[in-house]
Amino acid sequence: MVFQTCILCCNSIIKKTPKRTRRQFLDTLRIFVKGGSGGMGLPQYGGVGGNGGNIFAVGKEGITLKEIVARNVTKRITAKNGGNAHSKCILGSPGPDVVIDAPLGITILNESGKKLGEIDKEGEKVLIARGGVGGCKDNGFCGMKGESGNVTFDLKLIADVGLVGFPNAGKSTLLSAISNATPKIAPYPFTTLHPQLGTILYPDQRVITIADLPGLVEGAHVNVGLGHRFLKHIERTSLLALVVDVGGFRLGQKYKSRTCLETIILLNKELELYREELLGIPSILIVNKLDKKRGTEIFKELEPIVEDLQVVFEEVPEEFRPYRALSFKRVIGISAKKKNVEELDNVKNAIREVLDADIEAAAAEKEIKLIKEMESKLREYGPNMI
Ligand SMILES: Nc1nc2c(ncn2[C@@H]2O[C@H](COP(=O)(O)OP(=O)(O)OP(=O)(O)O)[C@@H](O)[C@H]2O)c(=O)[nH]1
Repeated sequence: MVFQTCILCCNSIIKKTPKRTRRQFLDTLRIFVKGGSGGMGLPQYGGVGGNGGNIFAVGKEGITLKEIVARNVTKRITAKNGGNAHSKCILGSPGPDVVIDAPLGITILNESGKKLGEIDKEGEKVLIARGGVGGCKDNGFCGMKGESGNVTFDLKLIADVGLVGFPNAGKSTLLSAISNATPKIAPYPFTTLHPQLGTILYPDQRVITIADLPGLVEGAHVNVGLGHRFLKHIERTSLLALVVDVGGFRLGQKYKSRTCLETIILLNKELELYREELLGIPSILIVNKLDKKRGTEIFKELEPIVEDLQVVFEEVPEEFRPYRALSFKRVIGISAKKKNVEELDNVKNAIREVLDADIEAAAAEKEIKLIKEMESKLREYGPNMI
């Protein structure tokens, strides 16, 4: 196996990517928020000013960060102040809260990078700027200022399955063949510049979401290309589907060719360098383009080898050697371009089976934990427990 980095070369290719296209997808947004100030109290009557309005982010299905920008072009969101106390009404009215609809899968961070909260479900609420307390005895009847500062909305897509692979492996072709997504497909690398989401609909109406996560190249861990920008989206997927070209990977004429096996090892390494825990996510391997010359032959040779990658790692130079091997639950050979129904069903069924097995295993683990807790309580309290 011959390994050699092509980091500099990769850089020169990726720099040519038009900036305009990149901006079509927003997965990070910074906005300025300011909670309302508390209203003034009225010392002579013990009047209390109303609290300033808070600002909340609330999970809403289907909303995008771009829509938040469209609704708040200045990227400044301010809540109203609380009302002052006055002689006719000694309790000032509270400033109304402001609600920002936020996409699911979002983490909200404050200026110093502290996590304010995460939103994964519709209706989940995170306080991002607290309104000031109204003027009262404790603060000398002077309303307090509301919290203010920049907050960052960091989006990590929530998809059941993440398609991961080097450019040109056929991820978009596969995604469009098995799901309702319509990504751009072209015979050159880096066609896909932002994550593409699709849903797979099964005959019994089960729906599984799948995302093509682009930009992973050799050297992504040192920020080559799009770097790890989109790898963060993998963190929330329940299944990794690695897609590789049976003929291997080559970025261009000037670059080193990688065999299919080398490509798998490099993908393993890139994932590990980004976050080792990713290797714990259940994974399947999809070897694409079997219609290529010697495709089926190479796949047959590869199948037993990838069953235990750790053994192969011993032959890999240390700098490219992953510490921990991916353990594929399924290895499937396909030709996505041919859209063979049987092959595509194989992929869809494998995805479903592995996901379901994982869900069942998690449920069984939870049940065992619960039983153990009950048993220990029974031992502690005996028959007096009820
Ligand atoms: N021979 C053959 N070519 C295929 C197959 N699947 C995809 N291709 C071709 O491979 C090229 C790249 O396919 P894409 O689906 O765009 O690959 P990708 O992995 O999404 O590429 P990026 O967008 O660069 O990440 C296209 O020309 C496809 O037509 C296949 O099964 N056999």
